[in-house]
Amino acid sequence: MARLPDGALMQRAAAGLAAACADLLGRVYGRRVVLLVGSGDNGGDALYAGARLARRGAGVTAVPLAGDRVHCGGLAALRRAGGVVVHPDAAGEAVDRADLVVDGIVGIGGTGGLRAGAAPLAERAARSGAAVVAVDLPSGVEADSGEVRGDAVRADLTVTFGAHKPALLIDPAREHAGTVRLVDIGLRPELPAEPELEALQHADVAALLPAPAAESDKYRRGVVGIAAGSARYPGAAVLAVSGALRGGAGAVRYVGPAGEAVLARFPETLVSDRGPHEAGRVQAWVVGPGAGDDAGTVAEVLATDVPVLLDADGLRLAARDAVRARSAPTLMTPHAGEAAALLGVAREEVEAARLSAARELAARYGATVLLKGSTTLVADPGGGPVRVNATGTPWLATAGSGDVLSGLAGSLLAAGLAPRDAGGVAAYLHGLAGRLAAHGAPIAAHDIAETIPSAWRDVHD
Ligand SMILES: NC(=O)C1=CN([C@@H]2O[C@H](COP(=O)(O)OP(=O)(O)OC[C@H]3O[C@@H](n4cnc5c(N)ncnc54)[C@H](O)[C@@H]3O)[C@@H](O)[C@H]2O)[C@@H](O)CC1
Ligand SMILES: Nc1ncnc2c1ncn2[C@@H]1O[C@H](COP(=O)(O)OP(=O)(O)O)[C@@H](O)[C@H]1O
Ligand SMILES: [K+]
Repeated sequence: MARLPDGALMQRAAAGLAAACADLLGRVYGRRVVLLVGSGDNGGDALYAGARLARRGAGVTAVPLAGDRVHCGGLAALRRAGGVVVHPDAAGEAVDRADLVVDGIVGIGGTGGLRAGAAPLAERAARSGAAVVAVDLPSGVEADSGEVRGDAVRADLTVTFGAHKPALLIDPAREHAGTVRLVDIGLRPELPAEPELEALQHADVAALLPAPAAESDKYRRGVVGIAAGSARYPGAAVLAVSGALRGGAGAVRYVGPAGEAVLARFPETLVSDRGPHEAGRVQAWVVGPGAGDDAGTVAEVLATDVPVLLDADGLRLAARDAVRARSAPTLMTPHAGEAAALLGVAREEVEAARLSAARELAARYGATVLLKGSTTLVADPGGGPVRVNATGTPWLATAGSGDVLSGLAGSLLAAGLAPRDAGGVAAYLHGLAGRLAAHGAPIAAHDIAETIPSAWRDVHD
């Protein structure tokens, strides 16, 4: 801001915001627009955008929520364009009749939930038929963490400026943002080289996916070992193997009590009835899905010198010191409940603060942590950007889905991907496969596994 003429960035932001509102409205002339305006620059953006819409014939009403504390230049511009200003107490009807409500209450300067004066109008906007467009962020969410500590606006569209904020990518805040549209206001040269968060895109995943070369054989492609399943849960073993077979490793070894069930479904599996040490060489282990109380196998796997993926019962059975002492990397894949148990907090706490939970767990265990759920995050123990997966869908929330994911990620580890990449790519493919398989209808875990090849091809398109 210091480097540019006064207000230049705000004008760029307002122009992008007005254009997005116009797109949403289809026709601007004659439409009714209400601006909820807070005390800071977020309100300024809304007012300047409102002025642009008013000049194109919209009826624009501004509702300043912080009394006299309002962006003066923006207010003057709106008035010059024919916009009107209404006290919050008298704004209810305008909100009810609006085609569009613009949330300019707070942006990156906000803390805590909506204040008492703003919450009822935000609520009314949600109940009216109006489209709600949030400026930069839905007001009331924590910009840097995705936490929601009180009332927050629910938007249909969020027009954000310069860069995505963590709140637009991580639940529970992400749910409030609706569709997110990024407006480039020329901040890129000023942004830090290393972001807080990274979301892989198709091209990134395509570049990371292993592919066999002419001289490849099954061993050179990597062998993944699966130590999973129990007499009670043989299905977890079958599902982990189903994910592993589609993850790029050249072979899948299975050790555990579910060998018959695995072979019945997947005859290509190399089944061993001995423990991990005698099963033959692997380049990565997956241990834990449906494993019951077999702590001995978990300890044996952790003592190897290859990458290990710890999931489900394996997370509970693994000694923290054994994980910390490993010479090869470890990838842990808890859902919120498992992460909460390891951190000694309530599940709700993890769900409310996913980013800090993933980072904290990674630091405590000296392991890469893939935290599953509505937003999947992958955090490395040494810090650095956290990967956030953008392909997920709630249809993935089906029993056994996590077993498929652990097999898939283990296979990618065996193929040579670093834990962060294996986790990020696995979550990406798993989410995409879930979407392709579901197509708006319920799916079972094996549908996800069977659709991984389609997701893989889709990424290369
Ligand atoms: N920094 C930049 O480079 C740019 C910022 N712009 C806009 O400016 C915004 C940031 O502006 P500000 O720093 O003025 O901050 P905000 O407009 O987000 O909030 C400012 C004030 O709101 C009050 N406040 C805090 N929490 C509140 C709550 N929960 N309820 C009600 N009031 C609360 C406080 O008094 C605070 O000082 C961005 O989100 C974006 O919309 C854009 O104009 C483009 C350029
Ligand atoms: N609401 C949701 N939105 C998107 N993905 C979800 C949601 N809930 C669960 N998932 C995904 O579904 C999978 C469930 O795994 P998990 O909880 O281990 O179940 P299970 O133990 O039955 O296999 C994970 O990949 C998780 O990220
Ligand atoms: K806002």
